[in-house]
Amino acid sequence: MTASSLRSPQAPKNQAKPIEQLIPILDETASFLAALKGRTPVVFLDFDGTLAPIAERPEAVVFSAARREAVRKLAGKLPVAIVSGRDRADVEKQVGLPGLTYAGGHGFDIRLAPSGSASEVAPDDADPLAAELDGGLAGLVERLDAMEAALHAGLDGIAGALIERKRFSVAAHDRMVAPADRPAFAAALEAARRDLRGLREKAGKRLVEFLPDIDWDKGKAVLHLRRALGVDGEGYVAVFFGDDLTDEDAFRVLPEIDGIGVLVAGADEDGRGRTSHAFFRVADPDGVCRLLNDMVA
Ligand SMILES: O=P(O)(O)OC[C@H]1O[C@H](O[C@H]2O[C@H](CO)[C@@H](O)[C@H](O)[C@H]2O)[C@H](O)[C@@H](O)[C@@H]1O
Repeated sequence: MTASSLRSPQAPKNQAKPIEQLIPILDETASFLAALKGRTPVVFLDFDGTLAPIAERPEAVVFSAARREAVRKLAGKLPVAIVSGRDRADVEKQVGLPGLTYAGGHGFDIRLAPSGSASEVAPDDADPLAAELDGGLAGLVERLDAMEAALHAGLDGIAGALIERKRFSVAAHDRMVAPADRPAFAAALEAARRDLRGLREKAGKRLVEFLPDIDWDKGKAVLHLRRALGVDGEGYVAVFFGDDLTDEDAFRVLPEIDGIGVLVAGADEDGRGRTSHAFFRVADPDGVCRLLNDMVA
């Protein structure tokens, strides 16, 4: 395939396609670079499964020195934002590059860089989010506490079940649960979700997460960040790299802004499904790293 035979990434309708139909960048770096159309890339990077390979436990993940160096070099030349489901403090520590923009908690907690200011819960101009959170945060913490307690009540007896409490959500992981115990894990989740007041549920790779029932996600965070960083003009192109279901929220909005989604997906989907709204595909974090290096070569 040549660059000229590429379908347009900004096709008006962005329907989910089978992963096998996304353009594999491994052989198509030139096509990817051509799709930038000479614009300056604004690079949005998910963390788990994109910059660092998936590990058994969240704290066991390894972000290698080579990958960190690729991101550091990239950020020296282009605007770069890390957009993660992890708490911002957690992902900032994992990435270890203080000069970047970070959006943690699936975009609920944003810190702009280098001269921007940290905003704990909401970007100023994201009015619906600010309004919903205004004065409601205490209630939200109570709801997350209640959900965490319900999850512990059901899951603590199941070997390998992991409950991860974060600032803006609580996640239940079954990666280390034996297949024979997964029905019990599912039943405990079913019991916990009987009281979802103020919360909604999202699935990720081998996890179910309960977060504020507010219309905000990685896609909305990307749109906000482009404006907040002043990189939403015609000379820029948003490029989002992600591997998980929550990254689809970002892939879905990219056609609206003539942006480009790159799915990180190998043979093992790890429960993320077989379709995606991304346009290109790389196999793994090493592929991401190579591409980041190519973008600034
Ligand atoms: O948006 P991301 O940066 O990709 O974060 C998504 C979730 O990542 C973490 O969970 C995932 O990675 C773990 C470590 O590799 C793995 O054990 C787990 O099965 C994956 O779902 C993190 O623990 C979550 O809080 C993030 O929401």
